[in-house]
Amino acid sequence: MAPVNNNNVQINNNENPPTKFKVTIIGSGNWGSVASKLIASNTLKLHSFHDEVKMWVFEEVLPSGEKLTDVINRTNENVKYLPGIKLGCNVVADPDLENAVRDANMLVFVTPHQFMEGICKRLVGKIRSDAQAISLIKGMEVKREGPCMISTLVSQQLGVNCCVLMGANIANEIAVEKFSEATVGYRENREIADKWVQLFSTPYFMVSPCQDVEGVELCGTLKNVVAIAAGFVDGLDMGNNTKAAIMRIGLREMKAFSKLLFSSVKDNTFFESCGVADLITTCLGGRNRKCAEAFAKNGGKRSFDELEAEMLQGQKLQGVSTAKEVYEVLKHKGWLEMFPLFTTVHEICTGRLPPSAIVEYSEHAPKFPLVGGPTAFP
Ligand SMILES: NC(=O)c1ccc[n+]([C@@H]2O[C@H](COP(=O)([O-])OP(=O)(O)OC[C@H]3O[C@@H](n4cnc5c(N)ncnc54)[C@H](O)[C@@H]3O)[C@@H](O)[C@H]2O)c1
Ligand SMILES: O=P(O)(O)OC[C@H](O)CO
Repeated sequence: MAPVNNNNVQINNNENPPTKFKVTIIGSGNWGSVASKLIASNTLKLHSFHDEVKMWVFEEVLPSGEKLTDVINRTNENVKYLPGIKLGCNVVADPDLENAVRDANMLVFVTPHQFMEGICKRLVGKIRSDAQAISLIKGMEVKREGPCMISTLVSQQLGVNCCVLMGANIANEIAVEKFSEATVGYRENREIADKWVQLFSTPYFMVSPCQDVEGVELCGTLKNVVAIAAGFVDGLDMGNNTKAAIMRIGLREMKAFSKLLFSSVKDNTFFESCGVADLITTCLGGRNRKCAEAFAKNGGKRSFDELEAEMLQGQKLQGVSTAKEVYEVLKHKGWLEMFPLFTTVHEICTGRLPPSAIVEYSEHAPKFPLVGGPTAFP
């Protein structure tokens, strides 16, 4: 049996002391590929990091019959999830999860959130005891005990410290080096947060630390539910004022929900890139918005699964499952009526309400209408 570390978690015992930081990226979707590009450009420049960056790829066979990993390593491009962008010659794609993490002491998690529980299970006992982690994943798990943020899942299952990086970060825009900002959320260790900031920062990607890991992660997670609501409004041609109202109410619910779950969450976090800026970009140009627009245009007759498969070609939505997860928490805590927007989004996604309910009073939905409803929160 593998040895355990101080957190009673199994660790990889085949370790030599590292001389430099070694980075592995777990995930190779749209954002995962852009993260690889950002990181790979920096490890070549920064002497404290190994040049080579490993990227774990969930293997798939392309229509050409070739394996995605082989194509990435031959062309230096993720032809499926980020076509047309060179990742950096020092990025090495690896379909073997264990092998990809074996020597790394900096682990970057960036997969759709629904796969993380399985990935963590596979990694128990396989990572270095001195590893640090960061999650770029916008989502959460709901367990019997209550909600579990992805950074907590990583920390608990793997016994490592886990920061988060969230922000107004539509991957395709960063891929072509358009300026944007991001927030690194950390718990206590500022030195480690600074290391992550250094690893991700480029002249076109400005990263700031924020000592509020739960606040930062909840912003990134909850904005996807508001993005679905914004998409419904677009699909119904309701205009900019309605969308602005949805964003305002959504932000209010994001803040209230976060603070009810974690009293440590800070107001100022909502003014960082991970907060209001991500909410804006996602409600204007994100994939959740786009699929929700199509859902509303079709009167809710085509499912999100169908629309996702057709419109995103393998990329994954986070907002629909997050709305379900948030709903489960609200129901369990008896908070449904305090969160009319979050509640209604889930009820529309599951076909219990029509898309137009996003701005209508309903007997099935909360007791007060969404728009113009009383301010329920402090
Ligand atoms: N794309 C963006 O613009 C963006 C920006 C910021 C944050 N994010 C967040 O980053 C996270 C990852 O998003 P993304 O855009 O990189 O991914 P994506 O939406 O492109 O998802 C596809 C990825 O999931 C993988 N996958 C499919 N089935 C799998 C399985 N069973 N197990 C493991 N992996 C599987 C695919 O191989 C592919 O790599 C999400 O939480 C997302 O919200 C995305
Ligand atoms: O395309 P979305 O809706 O998954 O959003 C992407 C990013 O989270 C925006 O910051």
